[in-house]
Amino acid sequence: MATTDAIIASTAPGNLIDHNLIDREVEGLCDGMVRYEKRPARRRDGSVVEGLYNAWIIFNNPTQYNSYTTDMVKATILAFRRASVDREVNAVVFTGVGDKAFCTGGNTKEYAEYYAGNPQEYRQYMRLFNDMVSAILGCDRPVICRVNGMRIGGGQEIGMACDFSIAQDLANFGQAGPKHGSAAIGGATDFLPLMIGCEQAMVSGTLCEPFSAHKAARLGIIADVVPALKAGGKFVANPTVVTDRMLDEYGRVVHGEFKSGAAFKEGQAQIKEGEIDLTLLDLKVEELCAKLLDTFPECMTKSLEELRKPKLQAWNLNKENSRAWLALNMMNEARTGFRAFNEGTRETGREIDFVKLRQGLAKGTPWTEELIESLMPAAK
Ligand SMILES: CC(C)(COP(=O)(O)OP(=O)(O)OC[C@H]1O[C@@H](n2cnc3c(N)ncnc32)[C@H](O)[C@@H]1OP(=O)(O)O)[C@@H](O)C(=O)NCCC(=O)NCCSC(=O)C1=CCCCC1=O
Repeated sequence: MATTDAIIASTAPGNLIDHNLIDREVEGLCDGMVRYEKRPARRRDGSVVEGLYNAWIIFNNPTQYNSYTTDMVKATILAFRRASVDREVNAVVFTGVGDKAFCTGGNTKEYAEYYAGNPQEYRQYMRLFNDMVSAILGCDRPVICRVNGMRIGGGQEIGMACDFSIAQDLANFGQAGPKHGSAAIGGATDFLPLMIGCEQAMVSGTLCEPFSAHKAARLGIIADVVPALKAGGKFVANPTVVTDRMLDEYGRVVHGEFKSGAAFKEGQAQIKEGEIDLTLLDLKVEELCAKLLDTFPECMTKSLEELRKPKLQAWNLNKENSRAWLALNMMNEARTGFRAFNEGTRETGREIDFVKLRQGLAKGTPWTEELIESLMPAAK
């Protein structure tokens, strides 16, 4: 009987149709700010598999916490399409450079300096953003979000569009919407209720308070969490988070909550003195890739398609309305909120005086340029 290798050698066609959308390298599309790396796939024993790869799609904008510019969104759409049709790709690993941020969402500098006050332009941008989320949800390969650092705003949204998330435990998660002049309707309001329940989704989507990776794991928004801080050469759990007990003296769940007061400050100091090492994160990601490799490919794709349906149905139901509203929102609150963040500093703060705005609107004050200028942090 012929071996599988012999059958492959004798029956595989000489030419294959390339189903890619473009024949250009993704990296060339935005000066390397979105990297596409085919890394050799490995079996569970760590041995390299010949001819099969995992496609790493990497945001490379570290000075702006791996936020995505318009050009980066375009490149990401094409990167996911490229991975989806690449016969050699087993899984996609979606991540960012460094150990501070996976992604903090839309680029607030571009939002403030180009899109603010231009709803027609932001509507075009939001076609691209929507297509980026849809490209993740429609990828024919399993998508793993390797949470190398904070996952905030639109970064949380594209992260939740992935099939799996594995986080290093110094990463924080959360939305920014109503604090920066937006609403988390780029996927979070579709995915959060499904993933963590309506009440916790409401808390995250409206109050925009960050939560820890341990809490994200407890809530069910990520599949796994690993330590990243080394103290004296030994991995330790995030020292700013409660990780050594489940309940407080009143029986309330505290595991994963941030410490407070002196304990929190002491934890921050430990992080400052320690070394951040993502080795365990990468081992956990490779382990998951190896497990995915050990399956029938079409059955894997079908399982992904079915298990994605709750997210996809919510997303498809709302994404066009969301796009239209977000475009119009660029006339007032987004214009104000993103300018405040972009023009603010640590000294002046990066948010407006929300009470002052509410007091003015309670009197029917119209939105004018003058009102917006008066709300800028420097004007306080
Ligand atoms: C909470 C933060 C993520 C982290 O805060 P902190 O650790 O205090 O760092 P900062 O001093 O705030 O920031 C350090 C520098 O990074 C720049 N930065 C941070 N985030 C962004 C960003 N998203 N775009 C561009 N630049 C960013 C920041 O300006 C600092 O640089 P500088 O040169 O000024 O020192 C906090 O950083 C934060 O809240 N960031 C903004 C989060 C945000 O608002 N994201 C956009 C949300 S909206 C969105 O993503 C959307 C997606 C699609 C649907 C529509 C939509 O609105």
